[in-house]
Amino acid sequence: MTTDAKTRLDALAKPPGSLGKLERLALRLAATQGRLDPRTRPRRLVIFAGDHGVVADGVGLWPSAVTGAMMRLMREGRSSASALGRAAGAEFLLVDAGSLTEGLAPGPGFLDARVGRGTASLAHGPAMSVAEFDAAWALGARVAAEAAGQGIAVLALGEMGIGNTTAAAALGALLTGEAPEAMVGPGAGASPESLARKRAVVAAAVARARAEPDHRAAIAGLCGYEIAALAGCIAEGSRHRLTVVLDGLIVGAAALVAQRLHPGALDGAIAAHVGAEPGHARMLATLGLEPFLDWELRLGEGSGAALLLPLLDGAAALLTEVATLAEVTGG
Ligand SMILES: Cc1cc2ncn([C@H]3O[C@H](COP(=O)(O)O)[C@@H](O)[C@H]3O)c2cc1C
Ligand SMILES: O=C(O)c1cccnc1
Repeated sequence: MTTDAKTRLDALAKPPGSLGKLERLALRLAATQGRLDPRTRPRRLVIFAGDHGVVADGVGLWPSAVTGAMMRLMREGRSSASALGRAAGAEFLLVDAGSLTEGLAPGPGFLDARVGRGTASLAHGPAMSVAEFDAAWALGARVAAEAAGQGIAVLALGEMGIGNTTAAAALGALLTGEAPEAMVGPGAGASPESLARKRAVVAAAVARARAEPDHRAAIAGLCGYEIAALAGCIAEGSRHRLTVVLDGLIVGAAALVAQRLHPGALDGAIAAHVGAEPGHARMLATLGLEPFLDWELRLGEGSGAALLLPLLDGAAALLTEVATLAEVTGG
């Protein structure tokens, strides 16, 4: 398939390779769907939310209540994710995989499917059990399968969960083999003291996970409900030949989890961007995915994934609408 798409691109009425990175995006898009005429619509931006017990250990500047406040804004269509998804013509779905939030309005665009009410702190023991991990994975897989059943072509993935850069950094170190301190950045903001605590917490949790012989238990011990659900969504989306657009550090950590546990989990994955958090580039190297944007993003919420969608349209149009050189020259 990749060979066919490459042959097609090189035969178009333009110097071979002259559209640079857009050509590689077209190749990747064709490969994710296994077809030379990939679809980019309909598209859905899915945000998985969850809370993290480790917030109580002072690893960041924001309280867990901000997770719920942002989820409420998402329900009202007034978050960055809402705006960027709308601008890109994507349907919006918020999935509560395990937040502490109560009282969000039910209705279309929202799925309350909580596996728990916030994780336990990974600073003091496993964040969740393997059974909870499996339930969150199954939730994400269900979201992907439903999207496939509804004819969705592209799933753009994002997350909301105060504290989740701590979990993502720990998973990143465990699954890339990188030193924990290389994976830790400021997340949504840090003071010198909170950053020092985050480094110490991540280092200790990774040491504990590395000593755990059962690798599912090791992963569950560092995970978040939204991260486990994202991993299941990526793997199942790939199985259904959806194009699954990955966002930043946290979705990257979920992709590492999926890659470790499920052969072929990344077949549908496209890395939208490399973000400003230091560990993200290292994660993408282990995932073997080229990021297509480098816009110094450090928000999450699927922002980078949403921003890639118009470029996917360009990549698909290239494959399907451009004449070949042979047609032009009559050769
Ligand atoms: C107002 C606000 C909106 C956000 N939207 C996404 N995040 C991002 O920041 C959080 C992770 O950073 P940390 O691990 O430092 O808490 C996640 O919710 C992520 O989506 C936000 C963070 C804040 C504060
Ligand atoms: O890269 C991300 O997804 C990210 C970075 C900082 C804070 N929240 C998310």
